[in-house]
Amino acid sequence: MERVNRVALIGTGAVGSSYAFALLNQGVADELVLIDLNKEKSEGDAMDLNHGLAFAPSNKKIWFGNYEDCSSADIVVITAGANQKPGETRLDLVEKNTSIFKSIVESVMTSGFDGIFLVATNPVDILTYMTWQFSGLPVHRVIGSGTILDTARLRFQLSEYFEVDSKNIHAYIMGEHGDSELPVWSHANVAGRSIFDRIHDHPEKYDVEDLDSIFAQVRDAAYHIIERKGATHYGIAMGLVRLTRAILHNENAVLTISGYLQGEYGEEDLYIGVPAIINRKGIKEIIQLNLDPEEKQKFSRSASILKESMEPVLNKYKDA
Ligand SMILES: NC(=O)C1=CN([C@@H]2O[C@H](COP(=O)(O)OP(=O)(O)OC[C@H]3O[C@@H](n4cnc5c(N)ncnc54)[C@H](O)[C@@H]3O)[C@@H](O)[C@H]2O)C=CC1
Ligand SMILES: CC(=O)C(=O)O
Repeated sequence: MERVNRVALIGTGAVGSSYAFALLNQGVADELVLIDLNKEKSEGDAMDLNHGLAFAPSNKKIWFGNYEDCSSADIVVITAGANQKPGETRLDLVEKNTSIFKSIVESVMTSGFDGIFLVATNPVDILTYMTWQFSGLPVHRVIGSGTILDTARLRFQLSEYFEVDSKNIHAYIMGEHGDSELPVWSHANVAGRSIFDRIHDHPEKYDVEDLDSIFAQVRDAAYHIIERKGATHYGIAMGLVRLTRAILHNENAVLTISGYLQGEYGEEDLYIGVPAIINRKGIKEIIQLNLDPEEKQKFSRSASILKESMEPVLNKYKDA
């Protein structure tokens, strides 16, 4: 008999409830348990989602639960915590959300959980590091959503610009999921042609200088959406479902996640956005691209910014 898989979702706000909805619609997990400080909200979500089961691709079990339900979970997804208010950066949330994470991760571990953590709460690179610290799990079983959403945004912008399906565009955003992230143009390709060759093929239509504004739209997308509707949630929710599927279906999919570096890209002891192979064991391998000198410099700057922002919380919780 095939084993039933279980996802526990902690935080059923805008991101969490969108994730639950997308997970159900894509039929990715057998069981989904919803946990939130706001019990009424997650109980209501569980009721509402159950009423949609009849229209889902396969029958699933969804309920409002508690930390004990994490004991046999394959994946615990954390989307709990404060989000950015207009004008706030992701890094501004570090102190508040680290203290929330300490209690969440400790409660999950007390249940006997021995699966994979998937973190989306911002600043995601730092909170993924803190989840690893608080949980004591091996680094490959603690994954942050990293730049999965930024990479999807980049592919969308490039597909609009080149009028080519985003599935035929390979391009990554690496570094912090935040203001210091970088586009890896040296490895970007459109239908097998390097992005620069593609531009060169059609000088009447394309200009290499347009790449700067394409990247600016990607980097600043969250600010633009938050100004308009107060939060971003559908894109990241679908990215988290993609990651959940890569794990539960043992896909060996290459996705840009926040992974722990141990010398890769000349950096160590931090979580940061990098392409990696994701499967049932978590992060199977971090892919090391040959970045050009400018990209290397930007990546190392992004790593320094993350380390600097993490220092106060690391010091505060170092003996915890
Ligand atoms: N990594 C990414 O690409 C993205 C990350 N985010 C981040 O996701 C996080 C959540 O954003 P939203 O869903 O918009 O926020 P929200 O305010 O709608 O939801 C947060 C939820 O967390 C719950 N919560 C707070 N403290 C808790 C605790 N101790 N235990 C359990 N539940 C708790 C709240 O009750 C609430 O339901 C934010 O940090 C946001 O910045 C948002 C979009 C993209
Ligand atoms: C809020 C956020 O991190 C994003 O939409 O990228």
